Amino acid sequence: MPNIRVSALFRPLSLKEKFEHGDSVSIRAIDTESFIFKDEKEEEIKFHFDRVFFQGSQQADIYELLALPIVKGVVDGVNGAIITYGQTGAGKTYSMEGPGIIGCNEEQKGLLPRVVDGLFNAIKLSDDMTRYTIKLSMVEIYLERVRDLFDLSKDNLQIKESKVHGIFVSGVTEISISDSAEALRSLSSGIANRAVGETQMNMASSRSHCIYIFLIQQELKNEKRYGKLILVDLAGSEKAERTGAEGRVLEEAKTINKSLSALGNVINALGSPGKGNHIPYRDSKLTRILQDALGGNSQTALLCCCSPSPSNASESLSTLRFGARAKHIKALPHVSLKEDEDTSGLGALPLTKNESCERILEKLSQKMKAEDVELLEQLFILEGIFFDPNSVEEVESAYDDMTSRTISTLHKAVEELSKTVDELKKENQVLKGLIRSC
Ligand SMILES: Nc1ncnc2c1ncn2[C@@H]1O[C@H](COP(=O)(O)OP(=O)(O)OP(=O)(O)O)[C@@H](O)[C@H]1O
Repeated sequence: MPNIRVSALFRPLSLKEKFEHGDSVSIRAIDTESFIFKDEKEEEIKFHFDRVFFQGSQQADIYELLALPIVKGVVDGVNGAIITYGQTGAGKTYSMEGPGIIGCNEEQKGLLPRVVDGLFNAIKLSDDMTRYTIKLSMVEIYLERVRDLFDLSKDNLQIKESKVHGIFVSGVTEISISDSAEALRSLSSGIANRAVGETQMNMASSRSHCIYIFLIQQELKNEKRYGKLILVDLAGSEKAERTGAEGRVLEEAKTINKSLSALGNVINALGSPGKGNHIPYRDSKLTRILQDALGGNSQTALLCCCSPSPSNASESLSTLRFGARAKHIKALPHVSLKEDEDTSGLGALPLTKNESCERILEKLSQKMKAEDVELLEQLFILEGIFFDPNSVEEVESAYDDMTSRTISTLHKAVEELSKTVDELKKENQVLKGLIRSC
């Protein structure tokens, strides 16, 4: 089963769209997973997704089908990511937050408040012996700078990678949350801070990527498990030329397009067959933060938000094509498990042994041919070799040791063989002498 579930969502027509085209829409439903899309030239294209949420879909259904399995997985130590993609005004924020985080009616509640409830419910239902800790961070990426939404003074945070903990935002504020109400208050203050920052910078929210990070640690006896859930409300995906922008607005549009293209490239690379191919996570802050949510130990849901109106057909088509490409990602989720490891202060998770091996292979692939890396991977599997994830250098030297040990064994075997050959030659001479004397 692929670890990315891609859904398409069509919000209701806006008043402006109704004014322009009446009730006409550019989609015709086939079933809950497929539909016909009519592009600007009236050509019909069939799309198939894991799920399609047509106009009038319930927020509760979106949560249950898209997010609930991921929430359950995170509580069991499997990383998760939920990403909303689409042009400005397509319904990304409405799907993520609903009309508001606090005081919103049950029917309209967005994914975020439902995810919070889901996390605490799953914890309540879990084994009493396990102790859970949940930490929340909120960051925004604007013009390739990562800003802490719980502390606006931290406006250029760095994304780092620890050999033990994977990807993390260095120095980000982490708020410990112990119940839903506390989590919603924190989320609400982060969202309010985002608005303050926008006014300070004279920028619209649709121009930045908003990222919510939940870190769930479970502790049972000497064993610790970690799950990380990342929710991303992406900046509007519309093309720069369509915004008629110039100056800083054009710069914003180009930066957004660059990071969304980087996301597309990562998705394409992950979907391409062949081991050891380079995945360009480092091409943008967005893909770097999402690195272990997309390609590593994770279950991902991508919600492609679209306007159903013919006036937005071109942008909706590019959103749907992006989603269709994403469906090719393949990777099996697995549980993050690490004993006696303290990740406090770090927005990331420890590596599993398999991840560690993958990382080594990725590193070696920079120096070796793809087929050699593949051969080495097969050897790792055959020999049951797993490395200490703490040090890639240690692993590389272990690999060097193993290579030199193999070479010296082969040298010894060659020496033995040459001795045998020499002895056989001598015997041969003796036998030839005997034959001649007969
Ligand atoms: N499912 C929905 N039901 C009712 N109204 C919706 C729905 N989705 C979106 N809307 C409305 O459409 C408008 C645009 O939605 P929203 O702000 O979520 O778009 P967006 O994609 O997040 O845009 P931006 O990129 O600017 O943040 C809002 O007024 C919102 O209330």
